[in-house]
Amino acid sequence: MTLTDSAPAPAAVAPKLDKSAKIFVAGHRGLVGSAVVRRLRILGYTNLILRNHSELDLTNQSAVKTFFSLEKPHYVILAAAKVGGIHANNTYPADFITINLQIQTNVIDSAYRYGVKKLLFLGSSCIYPKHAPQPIPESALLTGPLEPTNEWYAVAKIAGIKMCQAYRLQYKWDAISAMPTNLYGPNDNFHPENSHVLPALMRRFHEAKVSGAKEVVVWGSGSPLREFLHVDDLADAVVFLLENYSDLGHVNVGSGKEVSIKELAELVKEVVGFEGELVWDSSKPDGTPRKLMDSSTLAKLGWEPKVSLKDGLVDTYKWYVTTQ
Ligand SMILES: NC(=O)C1=CN([C@@H]2O[C@H](COP(=O)(O)OP(=O)(O)OC[C@H]3O[C@@H](n4cnc5c(N)ncnc54)[C@H](OP(=O)(O)O)[C@@H]3O)[C@@H](O)[C@H]2O)C=CC1
Ligand SMILES: C[C@H]1O[C@H](OP(=O)(O)OP(=O)(O)OC[C@H]2O[C@@H](n3cnc4c(=O)[nH]c(N)nc43)[C@H](O)[C@@H]2O)[C@@H](O)[C@@H](O)C1=O
Repeated sequence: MTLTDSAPAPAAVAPKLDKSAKIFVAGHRGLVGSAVVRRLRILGYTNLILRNHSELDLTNQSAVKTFFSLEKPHYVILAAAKVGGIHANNTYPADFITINLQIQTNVIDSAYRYGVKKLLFLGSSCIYPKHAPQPIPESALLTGPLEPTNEWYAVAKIAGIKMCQAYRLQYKWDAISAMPTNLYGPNDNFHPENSHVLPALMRRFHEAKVSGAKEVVVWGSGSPLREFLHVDDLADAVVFLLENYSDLGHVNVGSGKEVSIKELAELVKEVVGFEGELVWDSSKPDGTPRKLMDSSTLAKLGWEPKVSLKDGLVDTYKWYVTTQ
């Protein structure tokens, strides 16, 4: 069954959200979940349900069922996942596919069974083929082979999109999916090896500045292009979609601007104030050469990003320094 010959989806009219609606934000201590909580609070949502990983392990099916049966949230934003940069994805493929399949399957199925009105699933731009046309439209999904460094994570994320579509088609249940580009901001993971490029470089430049080191190592060739979006913009888009979008297709969420890793490294270096040299480690993988998303579907719905990369980096570095 394809999207065009499938049974009609339920009405593409988003439900009106009450500010006192019970909203479960899964993964609320992470980069995305914490930004979504900030955004919901700014907008006046008062009834957020939050559980730490230690309070509720979302890979545990029976614990997830019990949680939903007792709490009965009205809405769910699924921002809990096993997440990491190119090295983590490449090194722990079993964790990335299994943990993500478990979390999303447990949460999506229980949300449906225990009466959640609407669920928003978060995927990632890595769902698209390695050599997808640029900028990448939503229709590029499943049109070619994936980037090998993150195919296990991507397969789990594609399954999440398909699960949302399947429940919409079979049960007329309102599950939607948003596909963010590479994100950054407060509460990011700054692990030296397992994080994404932007927090990894911010930490490395900062530590080099503090220690007076002359050089900083940057992975790969510097030529790959990436599109970065500040997590506050992403959180704004997530709540916008929850409030305004109810349809079968997943929706890209990007900034529309791309930079090379070399340009990014120079910009982070400037923001941090490191004055030494960059050394490129060509033994590390470049990953996908380019992944600029076409976010015109979201733009046509009336949403646009606000935070420039420079401003977002300054803001993130301030946060990083004050939380060290
Ligand atoms: N960061 C990025 O650049 C991008 C992220 N995304 C997507 O956004 C979503 C959120 O990512 P991000 O915020 O960056 O990730 P983080 O790693 O910052 O946060 C993930 C959250 O999930 C929680 N979590 C992980 N495993 C479990 C579990 N078994 N049970 C309960 N909670 C769990 C973590 O809790 P704890 O810390 O306690 O383990 C954490 O709060 C993901 O779906 C990701 O694919 C999409 C595109 C880009
Ligand atoms: C969001 C997205 O994130 C991942 O895909 P990625 O975009 O390739 O992620 P990345 O941020 O780790 O790397 C981007 C580029 O940057 C280079 N790079 C330089 N120096 C460092 C460095 O120090 N650390 C890291 N991590 N990368 C570095 C690195 O070699 C690569 O060329 C997937 O997990 C995928 O699943 C996903 O969804």
